[in-house]
Amino acid sequence: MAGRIKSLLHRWSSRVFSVELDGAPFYFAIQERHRGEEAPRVFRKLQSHDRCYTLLVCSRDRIKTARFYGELKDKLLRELPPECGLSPMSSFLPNVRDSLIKGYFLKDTSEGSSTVERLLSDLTQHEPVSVCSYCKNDDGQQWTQHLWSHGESQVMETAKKYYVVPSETPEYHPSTLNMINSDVFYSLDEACEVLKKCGDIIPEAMSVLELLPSRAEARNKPDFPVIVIEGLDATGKTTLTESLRETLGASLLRSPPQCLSPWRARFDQEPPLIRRAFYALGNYITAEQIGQEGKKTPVIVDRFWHSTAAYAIATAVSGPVCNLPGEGSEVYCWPSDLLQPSLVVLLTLDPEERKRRLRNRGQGKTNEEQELDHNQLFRLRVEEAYRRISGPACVSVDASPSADEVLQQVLLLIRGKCHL
Ligand SMILES: Nc1ncnc2c1ncn2[C@@H]1O[C@H](COP(=O)(O)OP(=O)(O)O)[C@@H](O)[C@H]1O
Ligand SMILES: Nc1ccn([C@@H]2O[C@H](COP(=O)(O)OP(=O)(O)O)[C@@H](O)[C@H]2O)c(=O)n1
Repeated sequence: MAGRIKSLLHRWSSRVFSVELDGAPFYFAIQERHRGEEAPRVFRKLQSHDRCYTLLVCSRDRIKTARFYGELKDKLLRELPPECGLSPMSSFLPNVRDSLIKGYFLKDTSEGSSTVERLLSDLTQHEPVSVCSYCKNDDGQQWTQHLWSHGESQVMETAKKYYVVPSETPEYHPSTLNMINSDVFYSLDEACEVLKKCGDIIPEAMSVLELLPSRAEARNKPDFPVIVIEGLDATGKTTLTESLRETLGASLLRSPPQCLSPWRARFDQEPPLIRRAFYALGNYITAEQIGQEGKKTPVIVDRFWHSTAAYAIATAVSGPVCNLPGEGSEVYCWPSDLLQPSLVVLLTLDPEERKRRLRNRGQGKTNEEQELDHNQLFRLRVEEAYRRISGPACVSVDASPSADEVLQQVLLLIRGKCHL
């Protein structure tokens, strides 16, 4: 464990650290010699008696890392004195894929440091956490970083100290570096691998794997058109998909499929790596059902891979739309082993009208759906991610007219594209 952390962090001075304070990221790096640069903004805001720490979570086992990252936050919030402020942070090699390590930035303004230091030293010894402490130099301008390492029985600060300096905003938002096969999965095998590895800690994972199609079945090409309806919650997907089923005499399916319902709440509690693998597998199960139904009738699908990928991408990245991976990025490419629909329609709706429909419907929502209401940047990121996905890309339809007008509009699209 300690070896892994050391090898990942060995290039300390090439790494950039990002601390998220009040929704804005601050970047800093470290260097061995003091070259007269002033402290980065995240430190300039602090008093000289404030103590700061970075905690980076990393182990060889990525399932363990993902789960422990969430557990660590709960533990810190529970055990730290109330004067401590906790913010998400990360460390990465700029523009290097899979180099991101996530953690927390801790600001301690409490009177005595002993509680915090005891807690952190305990973490360093027993958990996959690497701790650095930061202090202000005597000149009152510079901050230095000390990496904690554990000796025989107690945690020591290593002799080497590094100076903290500002760093430029990287070209790629750090959260995009580890997105492929951690937030978004591009093959059945990659998603299966995550659930297989969870089998001993989440027994439900094995039940999900048992429902998976064999590869040959998943590749069955349907004879009839397959039309996917996408959109945020309450944009009218259920209303439209049911009308389409009646009008076209089609089969109606959804992703995640009905057979996964007993386990959905269980996987919704898990960290993104596991939760997204679960939803990814749901698409492959739905694809198999599409293959079966599509031999007999046209198939309408309520949410599919666009939803899985768009929510995953928009959650992994924070801040404005410009933090998303750029248009044309491989992140938006359809998985090569997943059935491609004939048409994907994205229902779009003015946020106020969507809220009105949500209120009228008055049902429970997933945490992510509640987030859509509270966080308008998140909503914008989901919508933009939907639009950037390609192979097939979605066709946007304004869902604000009456249900019948929306139906007619979508029927026109289907007839134009699918010769129905
Ligand atoms: N075109 C429409 N105009 C007005 N209200 C609509 C329209 N389509 C759906 N609704 C209403 O809005 C609410 C959300 O629609 P629903 O089909 O459940 O959305 P979704 O499945 O996308 O969450 C429902 O109460 C529904 O009756
Ligand atoms: N194919 C799908 C469908 C949903 N989801 C996830 O499920 C949530 C929305 O599903 P939902 O069932 O509440 O949405 P509605 O269809 O009820 O509007 C989103 O937060 C997505 O993260 C997914 O990842 N992939």
